[in-house]
Amino acid sequence: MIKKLRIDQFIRVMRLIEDKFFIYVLSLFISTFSLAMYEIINSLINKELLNAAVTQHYDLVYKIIIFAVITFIILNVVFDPVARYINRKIIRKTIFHIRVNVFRHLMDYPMTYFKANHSGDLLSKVNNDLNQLEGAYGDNIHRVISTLIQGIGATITMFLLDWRLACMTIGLGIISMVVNMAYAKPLGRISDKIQKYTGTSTQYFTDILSGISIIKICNIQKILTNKYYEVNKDITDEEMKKTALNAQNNSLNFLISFLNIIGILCIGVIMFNYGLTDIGTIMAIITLQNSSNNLFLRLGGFFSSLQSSLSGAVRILELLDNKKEPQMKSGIGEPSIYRNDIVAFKNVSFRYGGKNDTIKNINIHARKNETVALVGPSGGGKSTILELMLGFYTVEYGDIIINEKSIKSKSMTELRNEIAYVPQNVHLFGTTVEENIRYGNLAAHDQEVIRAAKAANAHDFIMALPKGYQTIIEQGGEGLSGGQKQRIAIARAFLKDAPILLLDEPTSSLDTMSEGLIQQALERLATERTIIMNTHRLSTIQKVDRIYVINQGEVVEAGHYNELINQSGLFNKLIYTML
Ligand SMILES: Nc1ncnc2c1ncn2[C@@H]1O[C@H](COP(=O)(O)OP(=O)(O)OP(=O)(O)O)[C@@H](O)[C@H]1O
Repeated sequence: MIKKLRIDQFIRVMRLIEDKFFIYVLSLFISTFSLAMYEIINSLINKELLNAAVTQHYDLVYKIIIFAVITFIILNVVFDPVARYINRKIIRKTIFHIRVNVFRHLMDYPMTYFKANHSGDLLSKVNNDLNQLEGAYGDNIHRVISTLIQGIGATITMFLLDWRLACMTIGLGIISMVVNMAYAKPLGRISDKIQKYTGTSTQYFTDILSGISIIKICNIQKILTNKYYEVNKDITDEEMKKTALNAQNNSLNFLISFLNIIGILCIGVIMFNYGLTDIGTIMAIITLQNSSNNLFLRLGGFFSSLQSSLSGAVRILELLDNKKEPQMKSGIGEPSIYRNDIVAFKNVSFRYGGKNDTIKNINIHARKNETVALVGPSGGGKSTILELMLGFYTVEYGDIIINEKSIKSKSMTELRNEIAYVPQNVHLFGTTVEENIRYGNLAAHDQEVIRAAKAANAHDFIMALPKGYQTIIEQGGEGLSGGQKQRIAIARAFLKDAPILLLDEPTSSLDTMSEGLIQQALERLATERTIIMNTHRLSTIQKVDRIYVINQGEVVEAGHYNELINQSGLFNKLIYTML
């Protein structure tokens, strides 16, 4: 839906041009003023030439033509192109800065935003809206201002030439404005629908790109193609309705414009016969009537297309306005220093926004260099517990202790410097293997990167890649196996060398050999770190210091493997489902 742009938002959009604003406005004015003057000069030359031809008096004509040619060269050959170039340059630089600014802002957004917003929508926001914004700063605003200046200039000149013919032109202009207004509303509604359907179409496309393997496996190509067909058919249907309405509107405008010219000619000739005007004035008014009419005919349309392109700007402003990730440090837990506990959940409850708590009054702890496992049925809340530690969500009830201090007393940077995280679905960036590992510690030397890769059992397969550590990984890690991706992520965690390591199903869906390599790497990591892991692997669980069984957001059992196996609780039932 196209949002109306408020004046304060318009001012903010313009202020995004920052210190170049004055030059931007000046260049816009010079360019539009040159256009307006071109038409006025043209009409006045027509008038003088025709009258001179009729009266055979050429004395003044030469002077007027010389003056007109010099003015034309100064305005339209020198000023206008230079002004346009400067204007474009400012727009390009502004868009460049906004693009980078939006990207920077997005990085600081809370996780809740990314979970709630479809990536396709975000993509469309950033790309379409910036393109629209560029159009708004450039062509759209240029059209509105040049139509205004040309229209006002032409109307004043017409009145100075002959007020009666000018009144007739303006009368017809007002009629065409009424006609255009009747079409504006349905056209606006159709444009809103087209924009909405286009968003849905982009979303389907992004879904297809990111989930192509699932689509193939589930054999749902046909269903998705049909959906894509339907939404694109809707776009085409609406486009056709828009074309039909525009065609009707345009033909009415042509008719009114034609009647205007015929009217000026007929009335002008009658006036000429009575000696009330001259031929040159009639022709000058015919030359100017188009610009004057545009004031009524096109200004509204140009203004609404400026408004709709600025609706992209509103969304960009929303992106720049959206709340950044809360930086904790609320002070609530400031003085609390918890000795011995590297990680501790103290009566923590959390909900994602619904009515029920996802995590219910949980107490978990891990001491220095302990390894703790979270096990339990799917959807119990294990990943949520890890994400709370990472500060992806704010803890409202209870407190989490990380490295002996409350999470609420730490900034996000401080908190995340203390934690290394290997997620269930490893993401690798579209850059070299080396850089992917180095993201764990940007200051690390090459030798440290290699050492981390060796410790993660990744060095050998990296060396077998076409360019070793300098091999560019396809975005998302396509072209590498699940185990290879996992080992690069573990190398990254090694390099980070944080005191706490969080692992979300580190060996899920791996073959025994890959699992063995990863287990070895993790055991190396465990020697000097506190590890909290979500896992379903029996072999892993048997070795950890403590197990927490999480069910429906609660800790239902806790203890060492040997203790839990001898109880007849949930763990005992789960053990049969573990590998
Ligand atoms: N972003 C979210 N918004 C709303 N609810 C969520 C969100 N993420 C998870 N949940 C819900 O919270 C509950 C716990 O999910 P969580 O992923 O923590 O479970 P889990 O024990 O890690 O499951 P699994 O073993 O299957 O990974 C589930 O009911 C899930 O639907």
